[in-house]
Amino acid sequence: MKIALIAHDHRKQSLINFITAYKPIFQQHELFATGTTGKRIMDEVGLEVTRLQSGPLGGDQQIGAKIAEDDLDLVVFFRDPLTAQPHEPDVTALLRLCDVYRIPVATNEATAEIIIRGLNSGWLEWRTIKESVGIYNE
Ligand SMILES: O=C(CO)COP(=O)(O)O
Repeated sequence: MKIALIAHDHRKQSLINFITAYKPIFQQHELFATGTTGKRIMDEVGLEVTRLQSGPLGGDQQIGAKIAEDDLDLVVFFRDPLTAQPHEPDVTALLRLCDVYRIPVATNEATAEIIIRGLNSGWLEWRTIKESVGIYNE
């Protein structure tokens, strides 16, 4: 599976801790991340990550583009709900595209834990059945 990993500054250490805890699972998958998050994952967890731009410089939009191209299966985005972001519209757009394309998205540890354990148990295999993954069009 292709997994995007993103965290705002005040949530980065929590994401690093989370990925470290589940490293044996994450290392079985193809990882993508926004710039600063990706550097920390590589340096501090030792996982290989394809780094995109930093969030404020367009990284969230690049992740969104991958979703629109059906090139991403899961998003773990530890958002900071207490700090205004200069690129808030990009954050909103990314989360919106997750809903448009029915991409599982975790914005905190509680949800991420369930999704990553589910991923490891094969609960996301439906994503590989392309016919079931259509866009939101009701
Ligand atoms: O701002 C971000 C997500 O909106 C994350 O970007 P960085 O990983 O470059 O800090």
